[in-house]
Amino acid sequence: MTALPLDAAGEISPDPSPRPGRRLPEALRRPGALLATGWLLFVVVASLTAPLWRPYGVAEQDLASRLALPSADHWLGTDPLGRDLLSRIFTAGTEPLLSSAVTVLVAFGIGLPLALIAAERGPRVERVISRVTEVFLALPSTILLLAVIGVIGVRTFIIMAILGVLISAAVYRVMLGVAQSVRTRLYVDAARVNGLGSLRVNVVHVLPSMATVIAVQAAQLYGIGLLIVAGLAFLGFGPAEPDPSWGFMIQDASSYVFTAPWLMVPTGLVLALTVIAANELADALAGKASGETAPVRRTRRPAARTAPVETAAADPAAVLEVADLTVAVDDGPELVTGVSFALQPGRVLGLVGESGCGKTMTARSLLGLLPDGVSVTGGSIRFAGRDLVGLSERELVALRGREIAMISQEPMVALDPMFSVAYQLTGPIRRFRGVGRREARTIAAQLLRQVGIVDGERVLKSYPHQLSGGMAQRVAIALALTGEPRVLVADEPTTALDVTVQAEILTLLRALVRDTDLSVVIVSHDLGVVADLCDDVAVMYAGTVVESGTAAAVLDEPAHPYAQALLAANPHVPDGVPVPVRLASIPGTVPPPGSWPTGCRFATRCQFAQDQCRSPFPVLPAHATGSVLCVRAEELAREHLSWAAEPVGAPPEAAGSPPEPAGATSVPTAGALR
Ligand SMILES: Nc1ncnc2c1ncn2[C@@H]1O[C@H](COP(=O)(O)OP(=O)(O)OP(=O)(O)O)[C@@H](O)[C@H]1O
Repeated sequence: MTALPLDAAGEISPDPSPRPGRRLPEALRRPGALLATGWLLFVVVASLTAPLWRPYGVAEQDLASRLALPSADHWLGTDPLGRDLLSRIFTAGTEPLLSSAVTVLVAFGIGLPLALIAAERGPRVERVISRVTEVFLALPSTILLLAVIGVIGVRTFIIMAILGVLISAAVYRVMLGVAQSVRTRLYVDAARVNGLGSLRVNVVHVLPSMATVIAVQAAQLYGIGLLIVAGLAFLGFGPAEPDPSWGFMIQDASSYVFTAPWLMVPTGLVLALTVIAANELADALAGKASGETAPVRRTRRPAARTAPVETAAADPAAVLEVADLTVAVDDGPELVTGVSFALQPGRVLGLVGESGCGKTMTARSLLGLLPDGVSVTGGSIRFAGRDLVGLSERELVALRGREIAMISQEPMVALDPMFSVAYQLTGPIRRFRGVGRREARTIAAQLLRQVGIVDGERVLKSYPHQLSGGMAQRVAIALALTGEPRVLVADEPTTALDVTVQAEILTLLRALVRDTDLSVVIVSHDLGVVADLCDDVAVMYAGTVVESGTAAAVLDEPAHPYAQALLAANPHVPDGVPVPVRLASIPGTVPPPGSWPTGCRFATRCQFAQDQCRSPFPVLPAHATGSVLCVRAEELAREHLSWAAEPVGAPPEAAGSPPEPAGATSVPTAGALR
């Protein structure tokens, strides 16, 4: 295997930013948060251990010093029966402190898993769970709790557990938004691509990213729980006298507020400080969490699958064959229609086109990784004798990483910032290859060498934020190779990198295809990349393939005016050829899904459009192995007409009004782009 050079941008960045997983302790460094944590710890420990240190029993009366102010004998004074306030307050603390924790545990124990399931399973499941939780939210919880007390009596822990069940609906709603947002992050996709099952994706990647929000919500809920327990006791639904409770002690003190105002102070202060501390902690954590989460994603109902209009003949040699693929927004417009192409073993196929043409949707369909609310509604994706369309998530998990892997545009976000490179590589290696920890590490080092990283040991110990973009993309490629896949889907793998690093990553991909049996589908808007790397090309426009064939055929003799225009607009110029005075341009923009014109979707922007282009027409064969979606292709070829740059000085054409046909002009060839 060829060892490739390190990227020019350097491997280790000098300014490592903090990892999200390490933010909690940092949030606690704020003075307010420190005091709050200290107070909470103090109250909890003092309350739980009160029977061991309290100076008096809770029912022990000192009738000589009733309603006493603080003194050496009674540090916080005494109540109307001469009972020691210090002993009673901290003995009373155990119940609210523990029962509020029960509320938090129950609320999160129910709400959080439901949110994770809803976020993972998509709109249908989410809708069912959301409707059920809405019922819980609509219940009058105070009345319900009082009714429960009427039935079972004052059993604070059970009551607070029931409160937890009621509040779990609210927890679910907050957590659902966060979980959906976290699941959109590319490293979660990457983990799924690497074959991680749903439980492990949630436990290893989604939950840690939600930790801060969970902590904020839990701290806030804890404070609310304390107030509710105290409130119930204040109303008489607390421990029976002489057992102390904060609520009853405050209620008792309120009777003496004019004659012995001090009586209210110690209990009120302890309760208030404890609630304030819980909220201060929540605030400190929230301060850290702000900006970490993205807004809740829209979800829609999946549409019924429609039968493919026409299925291309199967290509037995192809490792992956896509036929008449249609991808649509559920209950919305089609994003991709009638896409067909075949990926041959050991070859690189480029999906090329302007932004918004449906390249990414097509590529993600191959792994069953479409965004929520978007699904394959027609056609087939045949791989190893099976149609991947309609496979269950379980079957797709078995396939991802092992058979088909993916690398994406943003290597940094494809790697989980919380784990070292070694951890992220050895996990999938052990799972895919069934090896032990030590062997997995050896394989990880080999994979890093294979992707051109020479100081693998150092990189293995690094975290993603310590890697440069090029280095991170190499690691992401190594990660994709952990399952020894047969097909690699690369979505704009060089777009986020600077030019020198781009070239190195392309060299790496070329070497991998040459040295292994890998077949690659690469998504790119860059014709230079396509000419450099691809054996076959499918040019996409407005959700469909307008021209396909070998890279040499499509790039040297583009037949579709859109393919010609893309090439003519490409700024790459081969050595020795004069730089053109003016590059061709394509007027207007790609029409969005749902507003594609009838007939040729490119007609509104095409120099050669005629009436016949605006009515439906069949796919026509072109080149030896491909197709072209243009009724005028043959005629244009015969007359040697191809896309022309506008004459210098000509006013730019408005979108939607096609310019007049121009005369023959030459376009850069594939050779020119290489
Ligand atoms: N989650 C989504 N829901 C609805 N429509 C979407 C979603 N994601 C993308 N689209 C739309 O689908 C169409 C195809 O998008 P896609 O990302 O596949 O294009 P692309 O050719 O890969 O472009 P780019 O290079 O900008 O990623 C676009 O019109 C886009 O706005």
